[in-house]
Amino acid sequence: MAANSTTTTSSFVSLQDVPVTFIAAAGAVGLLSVFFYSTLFSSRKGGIVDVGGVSSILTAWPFFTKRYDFLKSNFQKTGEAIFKFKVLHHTVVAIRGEEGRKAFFDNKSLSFSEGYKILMGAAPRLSDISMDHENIENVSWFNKQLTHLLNRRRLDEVLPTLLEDLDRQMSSWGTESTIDPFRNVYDLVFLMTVRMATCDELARDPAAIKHIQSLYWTLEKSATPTALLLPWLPVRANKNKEAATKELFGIFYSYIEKRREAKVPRSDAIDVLLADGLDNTAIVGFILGVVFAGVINTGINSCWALIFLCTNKEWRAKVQAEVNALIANHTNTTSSEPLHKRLATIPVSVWEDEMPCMDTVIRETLRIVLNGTTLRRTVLEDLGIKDKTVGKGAFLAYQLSDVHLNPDIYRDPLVFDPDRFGPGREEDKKGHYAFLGWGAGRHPCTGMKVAKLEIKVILALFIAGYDFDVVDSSGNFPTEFPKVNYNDIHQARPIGKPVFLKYKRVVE
Ligand code: HEM
Repeated sequence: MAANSTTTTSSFVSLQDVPVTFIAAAGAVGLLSVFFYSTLFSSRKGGIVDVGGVSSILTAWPFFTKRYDFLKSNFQKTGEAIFKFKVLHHTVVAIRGEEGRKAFFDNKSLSFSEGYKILMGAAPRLSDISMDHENIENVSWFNKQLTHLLNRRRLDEVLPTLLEDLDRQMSSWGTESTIDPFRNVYDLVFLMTVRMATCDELARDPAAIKHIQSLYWTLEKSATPTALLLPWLPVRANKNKEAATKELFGIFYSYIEKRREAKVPRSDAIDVLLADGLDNTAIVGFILGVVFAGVINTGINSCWALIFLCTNKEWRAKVQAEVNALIANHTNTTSSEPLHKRLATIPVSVWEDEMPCMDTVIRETLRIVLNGTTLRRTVLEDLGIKDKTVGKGAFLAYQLSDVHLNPDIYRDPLVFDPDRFGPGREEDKKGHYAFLGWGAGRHPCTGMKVAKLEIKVILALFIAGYDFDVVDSSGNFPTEFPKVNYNDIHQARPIGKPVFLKYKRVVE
């Protein structure tokens, strides 16, 4: 869900969002803060090093704007496995290491949804527009609907339509050109998400999808520090968030009404949810949940898997052979049907169980890319970690790079090397919860199967349908291996120069 949603774009902090008085106060306190910072840096309160400095806002600001760097540098400076800081009146405790990790993922006094609500917050809440509903913010309720809706039988049913949608969209790019994967591949994921979670009328309306996508990005980008911490302030980000939430609510509501009034029910997601007796508000809440849980991480990892495959000839050849074998063994080889129609005849069970190379590529992509911060809040009682006590009400932050980019676990962690999971190395077994690409413990990802299927379908369409390669803005293979910007919370684009995919369609 939100685990990569853990970093920040450079446009994330807009000064227009910060009230003038706040800037003035922050500026004044800033100088003092620099002066006192070194002396106060190591203060220990309650046994946990406090990096709060004089101004908690100034200290904590980079937690929102450059979260990855903020946590990493404070761990380095303190040399501790646990430190804390304040975000306004909230205490946030950052942890690293195996013991902290176990407590973070397994302890039942920690709340998942409370953790993300205040410190992440891009996902719209219907309560923000006075449309509350008893179930909507309950993750168990959401998981139940998701499991019911995205079971294997339904995925088998939806796969051909999904492939039709993708083929239509990819054909619109033309037969030979260059695309920005972080836009065009995202579009594919958005389209699939809409198809999976709503209805045919919407999935077939490109203008409506484009509009919904722009509202989605408005919401993602409105999660500025000011908007998150001071949601009642009438700043632009807060107003944008409310307006976008209202509009999204209205759009989805109208499609649900259309389906409610339809004479003949279909197997679309909305119809299934209506048949289950859900009211319109609950269905809108569910759709918003799927969109915000699914799009970012599936989009980011589809893009990077394609880019990484272009940089590793050996694994590209393995994946190519696997896709060819799948087509040869599970589709009619004498058929003159176009590629997407042939792929559509492969059962979901085969996509899930007979693609070990693709699975390994996805696993390695997640390991390199998914290094944001996961969040929890202690809601039931104080929590003991090592010899320290985290008070009830505090937030906990755990950065996935603690395992994924840890050289003691993964050799040369920034190198794309799927062989690291193979026999003889099995680096992901070198520690408790050493791989966290799909979460662990009490909150593993409930969208994993559908996310993997989506990524595999995109990769298969590229691998079997196109000659493609990664290029820089001059159209040449990049001189430097593209690296993920871990502070880019929304898109995890490459750091520095952009990269593109140059392609030529080779089959019908
Ligand atoms: C490549 C795509 C995805 C990745 C890498 C991913 C990763 C994760 C991770 C790491 C967590 C645990 C977060 C934590 O512990 O704080 C998580 C939880 C979750 N994910 Fe995903 N996710 C992906 C796609 C999806 C999709 C498509 C959906 C829904 C359609 C989804 C729904 C959820 C939900 C509901 C949870 C919370 C489960 C619970 O609390 O019981 N995810 N995901």
